[in-house]
Amino acid sequence: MSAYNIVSIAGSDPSGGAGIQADLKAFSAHGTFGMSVIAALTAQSTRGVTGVHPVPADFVVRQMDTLFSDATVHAVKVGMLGTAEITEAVAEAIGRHGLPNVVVDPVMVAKSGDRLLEASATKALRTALLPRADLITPNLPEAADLLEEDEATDLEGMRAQARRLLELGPRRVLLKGGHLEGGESVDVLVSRDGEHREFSAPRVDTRNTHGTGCTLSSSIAALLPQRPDAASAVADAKAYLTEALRRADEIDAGGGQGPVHHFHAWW
Ligand SMILES: Nc1ncnc2c1ncn2[C@@H]1O[C@H](COP(=O)(O)OP(=O)(O)O)[C@@H](O)[C@H]1O
Ligand SMILES: Cc1ncc(COP(=O)(O)O)c(N)n1
Repeated sequence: MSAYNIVSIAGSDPSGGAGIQADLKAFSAHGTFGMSVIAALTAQSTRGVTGVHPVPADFVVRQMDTLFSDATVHAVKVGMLGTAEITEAVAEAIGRHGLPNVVVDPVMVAKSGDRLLEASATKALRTALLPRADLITPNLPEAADLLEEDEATDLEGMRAQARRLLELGPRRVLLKGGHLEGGESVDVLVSRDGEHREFSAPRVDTRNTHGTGCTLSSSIAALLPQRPDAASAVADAKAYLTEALRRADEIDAGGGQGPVHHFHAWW
């Protein structure tokens, strides 16, 4: 029996490297039982996104209400929601069900450059969902969009933006530095209690980075109930992701930006 049920509320990626599919793999790799509420379908491969088909908001809520009236959930990862209406509905249902360990990855634009959240939904993300999060995990473009500022260009800028993101209401912010250059990829964790930690890993030389953000946030969600504090969950999630990146070239899922290797410890 798995002691922990973890649920992903996110979009589907048929190519299996990002979204719900990546989340379920990461939950499983961390020894937890994965569940999922699908908020949107995408038509997507390693080369990009050719279509987005949001699920009606009331049916996203129906999935949540049906699941949470039966199963005990120990952590939640929220990923691609697609529209303002779905974002508001998911935020309301998370509050109503009192879900614990809510990790929000504010997915806005795919690595391929395709939009995954309608532009008008940023406000709903900012005002309805972020205040309900125990942790948010923006990348640099997402942080800039949420703050309506320019993107940070160095670590000092990231530290300042991470602190400003806390003012939007989440308990903790992990600002990811994957989009910067340099030998190390550094992420900055700050909390409302004044905690400040940085997590650094050697940058892996691979084009196969599809779904890194999804994999990191879902790994943190799976580890939060299993670790003494958030910083140790983040440290272990990042170590897992770095190894998944190192082994990414072993997977052949298409000719574009391929997925990371979620099961590097088993295969
Ligand atoms: N080439 C890389 N080598 C090592 N770590 C990376 C690399 N690219 C991204 N990361 C790490 O992957 C995670 C997700 O990164 P990032 O690219 O910033 O977010 P997103 O996938 O949401 O765009 C972060 O922990 C980041 O530091
Ligand atoms: C359904 C879905 N959710 C999220 C992402 C972002 O993943 P990434 O930016 O790491 O490619 C994606 N491409 N598809």
